[in-house]
Amino acid sequence: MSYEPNTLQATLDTVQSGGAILYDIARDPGRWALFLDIDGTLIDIADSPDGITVPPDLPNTLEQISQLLGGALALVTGRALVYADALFGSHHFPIAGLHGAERRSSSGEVQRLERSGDFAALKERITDQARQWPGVLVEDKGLAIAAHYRQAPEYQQQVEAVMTHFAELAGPDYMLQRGKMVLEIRPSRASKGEALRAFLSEPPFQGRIPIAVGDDLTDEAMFRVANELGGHSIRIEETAAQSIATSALPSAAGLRAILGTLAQQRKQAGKDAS
Ligand SMILES: O=P(O)(O)OC[C@H]1O[C@H](O[C@H]2O[C@H](CO)[C@@H](O)[C@H](O)[C@H]2O)[C@H](O)[C@@H](O)[C@@H]1O
Ligand SMILES: [Mg+2]
Repeated sequence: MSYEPNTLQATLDTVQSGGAILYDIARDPGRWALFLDIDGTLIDIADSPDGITVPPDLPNTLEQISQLLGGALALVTGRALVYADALFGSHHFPIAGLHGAERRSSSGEVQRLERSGDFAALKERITDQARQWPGVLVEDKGLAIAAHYRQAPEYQQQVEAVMTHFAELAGPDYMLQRGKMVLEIRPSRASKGEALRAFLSEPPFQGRIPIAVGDDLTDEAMFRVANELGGHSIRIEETAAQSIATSALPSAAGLRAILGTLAQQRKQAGKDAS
């Protein structure tokens, strides 16, 4: 990829600021609350929803950072809550799933939007339709359904047209969510931004400054809220993307390296203190 000189400088500046913000957590951990997207942010993008690999040290790294932050670390994902939670084994972090339509607070209480309309029938129609597109994967997430064309990009336009049509049929309680090589129909009365606000209204997040890290269109809602509340927003971008995020990092691997360093520092501080 090539950049104009000014664009390159701006990109380098935002990338540097993304790293600096995260390293700053260690200086005053009581100040910050960290909100992390999963796919494309903590975990590398794979060919299919189930093809992802969770790096073996990631759950412990997140646990260390969560402890450093007094528990003020939450996962905010488009995945179903139960699926995303299982990725981290025995660690159960506060988490928002389905772009905010379901949420488990720090106290363990789970809130979910109610199902509305005959969504089951609509999901069947989408699944039937997708059988005509070899390689397009349908991911049924309960209150949401996604059609992934990563393995069959030739169907992008058809998937887009059909999912747009079905999102209209689903009515105002649902919306079309665009993402990385995916079109999804999901509840409209939720967003990652609202999930972030909800976490921040409760301990241990209350009174802290948010740092939101994400990689995709759905994350713009949490970037907006983090920016509004005087916090930071960091976009993971392999290639330059339009975003309201105020900072950037070049890859999920880069983010994991920073989080790994923070976790190591915390472990070392624990050893030095004992
Ligand atoms: O909000 P996130 O945690 O980033 O979740 C967003 C969506 O991620 C998954 O799809 C994406 O990742 C897949 C695995 O790498 C990839 O194959 C797909 O092309 C991406 O769109 C997940 O399957 C969706 O349910 C999430 O909404
Ligand atoms: Mg993502």
